[in-house]
Amino acid sequence: MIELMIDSAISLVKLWEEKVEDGGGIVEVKVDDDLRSYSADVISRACFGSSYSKGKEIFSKLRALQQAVSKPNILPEITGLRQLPTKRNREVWKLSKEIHSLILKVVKENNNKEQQEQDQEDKKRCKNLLEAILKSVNGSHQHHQHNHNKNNANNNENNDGDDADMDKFIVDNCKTIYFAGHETTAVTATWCLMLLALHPDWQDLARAELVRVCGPGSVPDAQALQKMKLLTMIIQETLRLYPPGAYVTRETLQDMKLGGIHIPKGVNIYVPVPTLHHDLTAWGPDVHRFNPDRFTNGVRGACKLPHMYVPFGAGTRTCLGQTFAMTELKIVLALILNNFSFSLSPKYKHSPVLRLIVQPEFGVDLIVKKV
Ligand code: HEM
Repeated sequence: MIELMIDSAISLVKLWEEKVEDGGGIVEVKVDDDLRSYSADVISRACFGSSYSKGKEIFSKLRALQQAVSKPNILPEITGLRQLPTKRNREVWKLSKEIHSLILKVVKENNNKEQQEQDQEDKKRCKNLLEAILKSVNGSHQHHQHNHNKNNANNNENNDGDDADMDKFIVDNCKTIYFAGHETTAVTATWCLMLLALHPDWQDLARAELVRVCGPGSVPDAQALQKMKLLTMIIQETLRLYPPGAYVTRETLQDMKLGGIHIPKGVNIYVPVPTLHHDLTAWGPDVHRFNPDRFTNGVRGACKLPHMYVPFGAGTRTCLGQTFAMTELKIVLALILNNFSFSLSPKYKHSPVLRLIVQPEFGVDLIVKKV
């Protein structure tokens, strides 16, 4: 996985090098879309392996779907009629249908024997997430089919229903990975660069650490990534100030008491993550300042109540992609720091906004030059 992340980060570095050269040595870059392309590239390769170019098409449609569903939708909200064929709803339905058939097309190709043989070598090297999903579906499908055939030999109607359920399972899992893993990582990298641009002292410290750990101009390997303590602290502090997931949600499965309050079964509880991360009593008087040093001794050293730091959630449903995301972030930041220095453009307007995740409303513009 590290190799594919490095390949994707090198493409981004090459793109910025071209931009800097075209700009005569210094250039203004709106970093958001480039970082989205990076994380789409990484997750597409990780998810779809050799079919990753089709994966990118799927993910770009999923992004359009995310934008469509986060537009205000006042009339249906007021009337309760969410199935009205409004312009927005029609767009959402059209995109959902397209995404569904694109994912199933890739799945069919993955299941195609000839293709499988052709890709054998590829797959030996790098198992992809889609294969893992398919394997679990095929396993449960065969099991289900076996029981179904035993009970009901000639019932095709139910069989079609099973297939539709399996298709839905696959499509839903691909969507989950995208929504959970693509934007969150890209937006964290964007916030990180914004904060490093504002704090050139930390930029220098992180760059010096890179040279110390990997040698000048070298690409980090797995061991080097583990040794990058300052970079880890910078990412931790970024996730404290701008946690992309604004809420961790839980549903009560039975009547319960929480902090003396009676909560009936079936209630959705929204835990506001930024509120926990900006609590003065837990974090101290510099709570609103960017100070990666607070994480020198880990989360326990940074916060009086460590369980109040939850950028990746908590408990049994904690983020599955946490290590994947941290690795992906370290790689792209290391390669950018190794190659460029950057400051914040006067164009930048600070406006964090919640659009499913907490992101910079007008993007992040940086002035970039080669180091
Ligand atoms: C900086 C990047 C990321 C952040 C901030 C983040 C944050 C979160 C949060 C807050 C949750 C909810 C946890 C809970 O309810 O306790 C979550 C769940 C999840 N995340 Fe991430 N995530 C990130 C990257 C990723 C990546 C890269 C992947 C996949 C490759 C991923 C896959 C998932 C999945 C599958 C879940 C659902 C887990 C479950 O319900 O059992 N995430 N993430």
